[in-house]
Amino acid sequence: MIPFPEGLPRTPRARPARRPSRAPAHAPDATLLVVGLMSGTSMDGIDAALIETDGETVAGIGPHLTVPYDDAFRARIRALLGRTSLDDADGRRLHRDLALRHADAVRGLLAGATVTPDLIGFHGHTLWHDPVARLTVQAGDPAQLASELGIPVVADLRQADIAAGGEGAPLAPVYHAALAAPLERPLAVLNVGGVANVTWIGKRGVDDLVAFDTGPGNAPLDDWVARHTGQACDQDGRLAAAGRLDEARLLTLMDHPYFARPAPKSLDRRDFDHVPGVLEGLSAADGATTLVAFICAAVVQAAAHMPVPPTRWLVTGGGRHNPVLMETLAGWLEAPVAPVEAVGWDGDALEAQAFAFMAARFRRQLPITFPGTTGAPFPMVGGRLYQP
Ligand SMILES: Nc1ncnc2c1ncn2[C@@H]1O[C@H](COP(=O)(O)OP(=O)(O)OP(=O)(O)O)[C@@H](O)[C@H]1O
Ligand SMILES: CC(=O)N[C@H]1[C@@H]2OC[C@@H](O2)[C@@H](O)[C@@H]1O[C@H](C)C(=O)O
Repeated sequence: MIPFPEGLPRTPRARPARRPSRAPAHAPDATLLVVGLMSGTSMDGIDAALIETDGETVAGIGPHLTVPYDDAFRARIRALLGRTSLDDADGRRLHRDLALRHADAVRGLLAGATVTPDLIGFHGHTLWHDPVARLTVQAGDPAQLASELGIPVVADLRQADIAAGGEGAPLAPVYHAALAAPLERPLAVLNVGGVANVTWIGKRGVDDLVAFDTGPGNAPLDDWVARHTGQACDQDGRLAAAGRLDEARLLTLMDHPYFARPAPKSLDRRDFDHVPGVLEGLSAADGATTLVAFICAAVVQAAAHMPVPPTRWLVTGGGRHNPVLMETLAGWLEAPVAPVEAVGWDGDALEAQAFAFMAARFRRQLPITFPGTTGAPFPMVGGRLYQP
């Protein structure tokens, strides 16, 4: 763990679920207790997190919980990836079961707590994402979730943006900007989940954002490792540490038009379905090393699409647990690289917190996407309210 840099303000740390006692800096009556829920592209499980927020600042950080999917359920999601409609028996069943599992995750998060959240921010699980077709499909029934919990749910957060010609992703930048308000900028927040995305935050904060998906995250690496070892991921980068980079194949992988495209831009998990073909014949370890290099090379390319180089990179998402990935990023990027814990954020909770924050912004009809983050034509409010 990188020591906390002196002089940087800390955001509140995770603590038990109770109404935070510290008064927010402004508009105390406008803060809400909100649970955020995310089922990410790596399909590792459901992230749930509680925050207190007015949709502009974060007054308190509550607990966070990850509920892993069992293999059978993960296989059910995987079987429906690429679906553009949920309108058949399998689709409806997944839509319902994801809602039920998310409801259980909220109950688990709040077990023993004396508070009831005011609102839920619910992402669901992306099955298909195609900004050109103006279509993004998330499974998980928000109406069912609201009625299970008896709490209003804000969902469909990508829909208005993509319908207006935006990329519909990434959405977390507005939350990154709120958290980064006290930090030195320009700053880059890199999320290495199943797909990787970056938020460049300039001096004017939320009015000064450039964000986009950088390229692959852990998804192709997880798939490679599962195929070769039967494990769910390259735990602590052990396999990648033992392998050698195949430079020619890395260059082939990087020769994809996506990397030269200017931001904003976004990806579907399946945009890297060609990767195993390129790596065919490599050992498990050499493939893992080359895939880590692929993630990092895409991030280096991403830096070229930023208006001004960031003064540092803060890394969130599961990829920051992979030491080979972190060392490689640190070696390849020009500015210092640190996990988000260096500034007091929780990288396992950040995305779920972001969806809570977005739900609170919906309540106040504040925008969540911007021309610089998704290519939206103007700052746009996103979401739809489902009453229990
Ligand atoms: N100790 C570890 N060593 C190596 N990799 C790890 C470790 N812990 C987590 N990971 C990686 O992180 C992934 C999960 O990351 P994360 O939870 O950020 O993904 P996600 O939320 O599904 O993604 P997305 O941001 O695309 O929605 C795992 O699939 C695994 O590849
Ligand atoms: C369409 C979709 O679900 N995209 C995800 C995915 O996972 C990471 C990256 O690709 C990002 O664009 C997005 O998720 C995060 C939470 C976001 O919208 O900010």
